[in-house]
Amino acid sequence: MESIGVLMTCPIYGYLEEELAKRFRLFNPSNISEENVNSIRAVVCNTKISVDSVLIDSLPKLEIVSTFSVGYDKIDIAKCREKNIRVTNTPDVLSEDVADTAIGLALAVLRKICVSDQYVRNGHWIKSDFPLTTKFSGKAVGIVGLGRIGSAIAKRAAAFGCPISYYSRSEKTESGYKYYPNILDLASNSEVLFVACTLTKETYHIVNRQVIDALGPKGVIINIGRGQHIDQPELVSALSEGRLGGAGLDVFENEPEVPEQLLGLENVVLSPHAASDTVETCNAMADLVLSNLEAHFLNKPLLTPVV
Ligand SMILES: O=CC(=O)O
Repeated sequence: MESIGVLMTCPIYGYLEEELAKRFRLFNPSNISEENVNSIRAVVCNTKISVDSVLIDSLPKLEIVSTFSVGYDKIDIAKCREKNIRVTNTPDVLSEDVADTAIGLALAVLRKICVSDQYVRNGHWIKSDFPLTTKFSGKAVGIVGLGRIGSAIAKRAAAFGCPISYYSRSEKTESGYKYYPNILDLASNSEVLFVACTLTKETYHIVNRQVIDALGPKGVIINIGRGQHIDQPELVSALSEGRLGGAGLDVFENEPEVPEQLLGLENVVLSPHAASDTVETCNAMADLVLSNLEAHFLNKPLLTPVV
């Protein structure tokens, strides 16, 4: 396979890059030339750089796009289908870490873990006790999207004694959780709302002002999906004005930019789109990318095909 060209759209993960370089001719956007563009048969990407129609059309021999992520919203899937280009992602291996992060963010927001850490470090504890915080156990949890990650969040929240409800395109009766066919009803009946659905045209800004108002001043939003799931200016004003109780955010509309107003808010916990970034999970994701590429070039079935 050493003669097969693979383009990595940006630096992704050291181990993945080393293993790709052992197996393929590895390119990055700055070292592709007119002579070698025809050797590129695969693109490896992540959630940072789009694999759009311009990039796809510039690689005439492209056969497969393999993303180091479960989400594939940065890939022009319609274009890939049209050109018969296969697409793979990295589901399952990251669900536990993302769900752990979601619960961690909920605890951090409600129990003010980051603020209390600063309180101790800055010497305030010597002068007075830290103010009371809010309990997570037993809170009514709403989950937007009961897929692999949403289900892993539900399982964890259930262990905290939280009643679980969810909104998704279709009811999943086997889950045993309460289904709301409408996100507004879910938000009205939830105290902590976890956003865990796939980003599509239908779920863009699925959390809008009405949903935020339905959660109300004691409600908390946790987003481990995509920044574009939430109308960010509405979220920022609701948090600043006290119309929403708090938020734990791993993702933002225009990463890595984070709205200035959020930086000063104690009811917000911020994380740099890192929910699946553990060594164990990144190694498993890298192995899945490699196995999908190898399967494709050996004419074997793909392990985790999207297209
Ligand atoms: O955001 C991360 C992913 O899609 O894996």
